[in-house]
Amino acid sequence: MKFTSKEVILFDLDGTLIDSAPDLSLAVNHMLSALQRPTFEQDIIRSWVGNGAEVLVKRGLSGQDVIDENIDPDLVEKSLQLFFNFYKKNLCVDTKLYPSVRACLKILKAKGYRLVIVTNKPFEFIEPILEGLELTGLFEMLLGGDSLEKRKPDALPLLHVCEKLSVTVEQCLMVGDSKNDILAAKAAKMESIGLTYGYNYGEDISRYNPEAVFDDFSDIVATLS
Ligand SMILES: O=C(O)COP(=O)(O)O
Ligand SMILES: [Mg+2]
Repeated sequence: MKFTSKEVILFDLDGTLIDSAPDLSLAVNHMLSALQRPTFEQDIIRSWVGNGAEVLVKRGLSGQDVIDENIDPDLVEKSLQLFFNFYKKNLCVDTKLYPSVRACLKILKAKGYRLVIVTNKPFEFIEPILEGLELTGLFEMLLGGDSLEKRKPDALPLLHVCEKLSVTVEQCLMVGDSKNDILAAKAAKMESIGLTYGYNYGEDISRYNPEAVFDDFSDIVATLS
């Protein structure tokens, strides 16, 4: 599989470039402990990541991926504060880049591709994480889950990138680990690559039919050269 005439590559962040589940889990468990609620194993919390911080916090409070719709809004507000305050001070404690990510991003940039991040993570966390993992200066644009009115799996953030960077959907490629990335790409009529090593609620990413599925981040370079 070769992708031709691509100019812009849109990368998801959590589960695609970085394994952030350890620090997200620390923050969720810190919040739950402060509220004197049961904490959870990292593997369980990992399967709750993908729809942004508020959904993650609500899943933590619900103790499962299906959110309890009766949670008190004041409790959600307090929990979000606890989560945010802890997470923003502990963004890169155990968070790591996946293998070959930094080197491959540099190769792609050197080849002339324009690189963008489209994550569901709150915007304020993106730059500090990029700084912490030495990924600054590589990306032309960053979009968080709270940057626009809608987030992935909606097409809006992807179409916004096309508009801002004056490129067509056909000139763009979405790369992600989650069904939210692939569904957003399909909704935008953009081609996509699914990565198997990230977080997809325990589901096989192939089920969502991205144009290519890779086990390794470095496979992206070969498919674009
Ligand atoms: O923070 C999340 O829930 C997921 O973030 P992602 O879109 O970068 O995977
Ligand atoms: Mg992801």
